[in-house]
Amino acid sequence: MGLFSFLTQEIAIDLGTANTIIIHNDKIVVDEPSIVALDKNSGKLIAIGEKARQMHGKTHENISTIRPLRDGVIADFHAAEQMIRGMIKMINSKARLMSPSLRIVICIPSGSTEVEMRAVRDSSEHAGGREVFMIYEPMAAMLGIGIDVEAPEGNMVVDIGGGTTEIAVISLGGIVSNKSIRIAGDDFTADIKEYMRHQHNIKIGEKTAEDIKLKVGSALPDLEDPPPDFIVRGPHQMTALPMEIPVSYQEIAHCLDRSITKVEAAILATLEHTPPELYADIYQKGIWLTGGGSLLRGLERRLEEKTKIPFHISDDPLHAVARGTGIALKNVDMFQFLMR
Ligand SMILES: Nc1ncnc2c1ncn2[C@@H]1O[C@H](COP(=O)(O)OP(=O)(O)OP(=O)(O)O)[C@@H](O)[C@H]1O
Repeated sequence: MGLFSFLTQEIAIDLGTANTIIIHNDKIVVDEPSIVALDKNSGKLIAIGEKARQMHGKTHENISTIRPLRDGVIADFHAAEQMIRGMIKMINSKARLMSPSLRIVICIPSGSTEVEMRAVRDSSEHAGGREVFMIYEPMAAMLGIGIDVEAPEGNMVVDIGGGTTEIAVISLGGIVSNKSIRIAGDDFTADIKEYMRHQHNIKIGEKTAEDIKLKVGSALPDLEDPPPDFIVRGPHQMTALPMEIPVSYQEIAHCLDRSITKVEAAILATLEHTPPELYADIYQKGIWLTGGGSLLRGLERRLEEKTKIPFHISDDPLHAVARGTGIALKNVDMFQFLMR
């Protein structure tokens, strides 16, 4: 530990399309939706995280709510910077983070381009990071699940987030084969919104579509423990008269089928490119499933039936990547080879 290391404050950030999590001193100190509300005229920040989410879809012309990330990468640089800065400030009040030197470990999708990585680095530096390290999400997920990433054996993770599904096989501290597809939880939500419009002529917003997903979302049409139908309320898209539609999980399983098939295809393609020795390890140990999307009812069983390999949902799947990023932060020197 260096003489002035007490001047360095350290944080780990899981900058997600749907949620951003910050870990400081081994604790989750920020866990907020990745959304900001800005004044359209001045560009000033009005709200951040959950407060901004409450405003989403309910704003007037002077306020815009923005989700700075799309498909796992920064889509709006200005909004992303404001969001990271604002969320770091949230810790300030809680943990007196007043350091002149902020060390940040932040995770990025494994399919990020150089330009996308630069955007994350620049945003983190503009938000106060003096030293910024980046780690690939599947590697962080493995660390968070508690897997020895340096072991000479194959481990496979499927991380279904909001914007991306990250699939990777890891052995000896490196990614052996991987696939990052831009189909994940947000696409499931968009499928539901479109289905309701098409099938039931009812207009619903993103928040209602996500509610439907949480209440009756399913990857299979024959669940062992089925949820009751969910009543959706909204205007008829032609007449604007109020409608009430009961939605069943079978309907939603049917509507999500196409997107889930794409996730299955990506998993099979990754397995196809996995060397046989590592494949044998994975077949024996199973595949880890994490990220918020892994909580979709029946998904684990559907993937098991498709691949004939067991799947295990990680503990607390919404926080596995953040926890792993926190572990990387605590061991920056040891895990240098995992960082970018
Ligand atoms: N119980 C649930 N059932 C189905 N989906 C869920 C459930 N809980 C959360 N989700 C979905 O999980 C997604 C968010 O997951 P997560 O926080 O892991 O993503 P993220 O890290 O923000 O995204 P990304 O890694 O793609 O940038 C959202 O689409 C959310 O709707």
